[in-house]
Amino acid sequence: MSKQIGEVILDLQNISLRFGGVKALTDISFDVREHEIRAIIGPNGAGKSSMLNVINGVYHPQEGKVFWRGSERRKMEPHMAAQQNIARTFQNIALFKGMSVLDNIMTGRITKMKSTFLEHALWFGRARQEELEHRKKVEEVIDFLEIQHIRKTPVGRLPYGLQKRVELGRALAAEPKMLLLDEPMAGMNVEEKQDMCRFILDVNDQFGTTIVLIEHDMGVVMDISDRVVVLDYGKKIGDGVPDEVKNNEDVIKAYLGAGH
Ligand SMILES: Nc1ncnc2c1ncn2[C@@H]1O[C@H](COP(=O)(O)OP(=O)(O)OP(=O)(O)O)[C@@H](O)[C@H]1O
Repeated sequence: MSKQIGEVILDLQNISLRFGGVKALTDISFDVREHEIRAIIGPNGAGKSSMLNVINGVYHPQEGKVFWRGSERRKMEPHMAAQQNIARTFQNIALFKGMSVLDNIMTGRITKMKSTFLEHALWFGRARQEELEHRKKVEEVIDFLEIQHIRKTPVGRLPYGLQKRVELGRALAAEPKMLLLDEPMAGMNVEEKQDMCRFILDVNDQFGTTIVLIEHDMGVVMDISDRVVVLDYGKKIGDGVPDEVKNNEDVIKAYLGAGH
């Protein structure tokens, strides 16, 4: 399989993030290229989720610079991530459990809605046209993820693996250019993991979406990632293609030390 990796779209330079006395990230630099699958790995507490939250604009690092498509991001708020076409999923599923699969995925379109609340309430003119377009996009996502049979089911009634797939669907509904996945396969059985791997690869391949993912399953990470960055105690200890990272002494030590 040969795929075209593009230019650097996200460049993190010397990022340090502290919470009071806790150094979550110390002087971390790495970049993400267009169309690649970039994994962030490391033992528990290494700083992976914090890094994703910096990318997303939820956390503001005390030091360092973030460049998005060559321009420095001064101040970034989470809603700006959506405007920059960055979507994410969470470590713990954050869906509306009582709502159907369809409605949950529809919430992924919110940042794309232009009509006013009143127009929506009256289902009037522009709102009506807009809703039909959003529905079309949502149906495409549902087809893509092969979840037609559960489109009306309340999410809370679904098995865990399918809930994770719906969460991916909601992120995809926003048509992101970059997708941040926080442990997309945590708690899944082997079959569910295989399905999720296939969908991640298909999203990357068919939509050209750049993917940054945190994942603990090393087999999965090494199989699907183009490049891997390794954190340990908030510091970067490795960075490269899977084969380089696998043979990196510091990485091996960190994982042995952590009992992996
Ligand atoms: N909001 C916060 N307030 C205080 N400390 C935090 C906060 N978020 C993270 N930390 C601390 O920062 C460090 C890195 O945490 P982080 O959750 O980023 O690690 P992680 O690699 O994602 O861990 P895990 O694999 O267990 O999810 C930890 O020591 C954690 O306790």
